[in-house]
Amino acid sequence: MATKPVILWFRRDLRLHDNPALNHAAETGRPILPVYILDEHFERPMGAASRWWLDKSLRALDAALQDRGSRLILRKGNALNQLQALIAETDADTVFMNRLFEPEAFEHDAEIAHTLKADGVECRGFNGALLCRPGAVLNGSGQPYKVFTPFLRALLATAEAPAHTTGPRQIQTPKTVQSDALDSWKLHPHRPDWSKGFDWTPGEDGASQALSRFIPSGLKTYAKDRDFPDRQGANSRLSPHLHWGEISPWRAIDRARQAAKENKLSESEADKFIAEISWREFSAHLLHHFPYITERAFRPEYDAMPWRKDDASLKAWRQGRTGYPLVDAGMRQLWTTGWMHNRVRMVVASFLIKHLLIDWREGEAWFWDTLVDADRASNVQNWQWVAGSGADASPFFRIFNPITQGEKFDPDGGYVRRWVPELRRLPDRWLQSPWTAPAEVLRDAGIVLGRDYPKPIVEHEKGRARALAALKTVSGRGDDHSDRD
Ligand SMILES: Cc1cc2nc3c(=O)[nH]c(=O)nc-3n(C[C@H](O)[C@H](O)[C@H](O)COP(=O)(O)OP(=O)(O)OC[C@H]3O[C@@H](n4cnc5c(N)ncnc54)[C@H](O)[C@@H]3O)c2cc1C
Repeated sequence: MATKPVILWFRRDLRLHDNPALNHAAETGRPILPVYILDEHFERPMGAASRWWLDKSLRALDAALQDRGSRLILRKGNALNQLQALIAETDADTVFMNRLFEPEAFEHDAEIAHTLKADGVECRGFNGALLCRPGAVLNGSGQPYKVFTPFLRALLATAEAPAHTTGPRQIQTPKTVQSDALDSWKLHPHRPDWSKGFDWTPGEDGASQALSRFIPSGLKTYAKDRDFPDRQGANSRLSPHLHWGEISPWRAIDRARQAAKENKLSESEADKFIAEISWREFSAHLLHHFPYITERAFRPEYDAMPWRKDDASLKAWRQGRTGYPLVDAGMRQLWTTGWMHNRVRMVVASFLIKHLLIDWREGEAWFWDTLVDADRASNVQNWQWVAGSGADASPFFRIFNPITQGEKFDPDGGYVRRWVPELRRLPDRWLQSPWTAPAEVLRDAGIVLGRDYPKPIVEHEKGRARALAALKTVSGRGDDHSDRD
């Protein structure tokens, strides 16, 4: 009886450190059966960049388990069926997992736990993904927060940092259980392999290295530099690691707090970083409490926005061929590396939603497919933030000017020149608006607009006026012409 194994069901907690489900499984003293199930039937199918990441992260997790005498068992198909099959094969009577908090997954987990319990199997879920589980941070009336700042205050007052753990040194796993071959899942792209520019180290070691690189360097000037896409190391690039649970958000926060405590950086820099990690948390809590926001506007009046259907412009946006260098640089960075700088994400999203008046859901879907950090909650929350329709959103009339954004946040043009190399010889003065350059300047830079680089697909002022007119139809606010950056 005592040797019945515990199934440790990995999902988006692909790590051995700070893993509550693993720690609880180890405490039982029984053999552990680490399993990952590829079940693409109950939630939105993963995007292509996420599949790329998962492939490498599972290999890293398997290697880490092998170092501790274990291995990762892979199964594909309906998660409940696969768990039941494993239970039948191994005589396991316990399943431990770290919970997912997206509404579909959360309900699905509850159904699985309910069914297994009826079969006499104990099924326990833990929180390894968030600082605080949704439902634990509520306002005085017991309602979820809809505004970030009071949420942050309450979160920091409520959330308690767990002790750092490294997991058991040895993990005993039954030898005979069959596993799929990871290659047979074909998660890595073939013909064409578009991932050659993906410069990432998925897995727990990669996550820990990213944090260790960032804390002593980028974090020192984080608040000032994080908005400049060309400043190397100014952001942590932890987002895909956090999404896949290769590092606990607590680990990142503890390391930042520790560095501030040791006077290696100012407390305000650590606080800013913690606030950004808390936006991830805010997004997850919002989606958990308001599941409809994946499909509909948080503020219902925005669902009446007169979106345009314009496939040619949507395609130009996706391909980074809008004629606006900062927008195009961002979209090409995304395609090439599976990631885009946060400031530029805001600019490209604003351009799609406002200058092109294309439904934010089109942009969200493209990001979902192409981002290595594609995260249902953070993606939807941020798209609705830009669209003005979210809980604590930027007002719709805040229309980023892609030219002045470029001049302000890419003042030396390093970012644009890197991702839009056809413009590299254009002097800074015209780099963010090539169509304003005199003919001889374009000639000297070797550019014929419309041939080497597109003319703008929409004029800034016209796009802006159209967006404000559209806003007026839903909220009567289109007359507010502030153009804040
Ligand atoms: C339109 C749009 C879509 C986005 N989609 C996603 C997404 O699918 N997945 C995702 O993880 N982030 C998303 N973001 C948020 C943000 O752009 C990324 O988290 C950030 O760029 C990741 O880089 P980093 O790890 O270097 O961030 P850092 O600046 O180092 O921040 C540290 C961590 O804080 C969190 N964080 C920072 N900013 C935000 C934010 N605005 N919202 C939520 N969490 C944040 C991330 O987990 C990040 O890793 C989106 C932003 C926009 C404007």
